[in-house]
Amino acid sequence: MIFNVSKSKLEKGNLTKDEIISLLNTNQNDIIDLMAIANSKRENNNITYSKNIFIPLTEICRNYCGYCTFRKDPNDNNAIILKDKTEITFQLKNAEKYGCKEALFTFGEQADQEKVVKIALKEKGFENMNEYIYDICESTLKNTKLLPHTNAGVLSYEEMKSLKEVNVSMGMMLENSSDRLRTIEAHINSPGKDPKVRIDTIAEAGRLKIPYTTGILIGIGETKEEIADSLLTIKNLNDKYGHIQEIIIQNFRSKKGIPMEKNPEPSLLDMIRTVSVAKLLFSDVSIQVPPNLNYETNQVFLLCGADDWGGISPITKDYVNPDSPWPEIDHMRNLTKDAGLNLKERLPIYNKYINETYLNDELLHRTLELKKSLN
Ligand SMILES: O=c1nc2n(C[C@H](O)[C@H](O)[C@H](O)CO)c3cc(O)ccc3cc-2c(=O)[nH]1
Ligand SMILES: C[C@H]1O[C@@H](n2cnc3c(N)ncnc32)[C@H](O)[C@@H]1O
Ligand code: MET
Ligand code: SF4
Repeated sequence: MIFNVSKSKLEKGNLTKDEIISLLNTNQNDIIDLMAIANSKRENNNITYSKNIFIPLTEICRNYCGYCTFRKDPNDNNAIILKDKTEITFQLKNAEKYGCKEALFTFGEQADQEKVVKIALKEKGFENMNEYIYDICESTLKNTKLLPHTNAGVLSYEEMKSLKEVNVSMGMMLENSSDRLRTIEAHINSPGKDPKVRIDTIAEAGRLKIPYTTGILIGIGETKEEIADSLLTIKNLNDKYGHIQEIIIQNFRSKKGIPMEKNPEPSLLDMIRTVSVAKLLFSDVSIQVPPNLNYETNQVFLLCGADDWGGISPITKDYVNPDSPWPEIDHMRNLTKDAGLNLKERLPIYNKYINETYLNDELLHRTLELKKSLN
């Protein structure tokens, strides 16, 4: 027995909510054991990353998350209302020269509810944001070898159905499954962060057989119980649909001027506990910890079962966390090697989804071709 949970149960990973909560509360006596068991769950010695370019299509958003600096006001003269296709194509071609394989489109949610965006879309001949996203992804495929991954927040079944044709995978952070966070700073002004709405989006992506990236944001006022619920929510979705390719355990980073400026960032031990528990629950799904948000400490997560560094961009910043530059890929290679593991580049779609069930003929062909160029 470790932390009141039998060792064989820990190894099997079918943990109850109470057991998860107790693991999320482990202290000095047990935390090293927890890490060791989680670490033993890794399927192999490869730690993956995706070489990407991050392109924010719009900074306008219908939500006001208490932790966000990405979102801009529609009256802000510096806001990106709608990034122009010519500029995007130029950036994508440059990304190709740098060896990027993933075009990551991450941006504000349902921006076309705002008049300025509607007008900008109309000027370019589009009825709504989804048509524009589709056009940009299609043009990415036409003009480059890069593979699109769209993270647009909440989308409808019909919207995802059309985007599936031009994306090899999609994603959206669940953030947390607690309704209570809609009553506090984190999500009080964010209808799109209603957990029901997010869970529906992830489920619809499952029905559509879209390889999917999701995750939780730690340190936004949630309790241990709410973290346990969130991980189990993702587990239920994956048990039902099998489309979750990776789970991001992202730590809140405080920034000047946000409503949550004074909120404490999660401690290193809290991150260690959460990453370890996530790996125990999901032995066959990658656990990603973004290395730029833990610049000094990211190596520790390799010791508790993390197996992916996520997107690392050699050319663009992390627009969501602009003060946290990406580490150099060589630096991550050295840190990974130092832990006895190998850094390996991957595509934005994980290997087990590269087949006819998840990709149309064109995307499958493109993915297999690009895969040949990975070392
Ligand atoms: O650079 C970032 N990439 C983010 N990514 C991309 C991620 O790091 C990887 O590039 C992809 O997961 C590759 O498959 C996300 C992808 C999602 O589907 C959902 C959420 C995120 C969040 C971030 C993020 O905050 N910063
Ligand atoms: C793209 C993802 O970035 C995360 N995100 C948004 N703001 C912050 C922050 N201050 N710190 C860390 N992560 C953040 C959210 O989880 C969002 O879904
Ligand atoms: N706005 C989306 C969301 O929060 C995309 C990431 S944040 C720029 O889900
Ligand atoms: S985190 Fe995403 S949904 Fe929330 S305000 Fe920022 S851009 Fe909008």
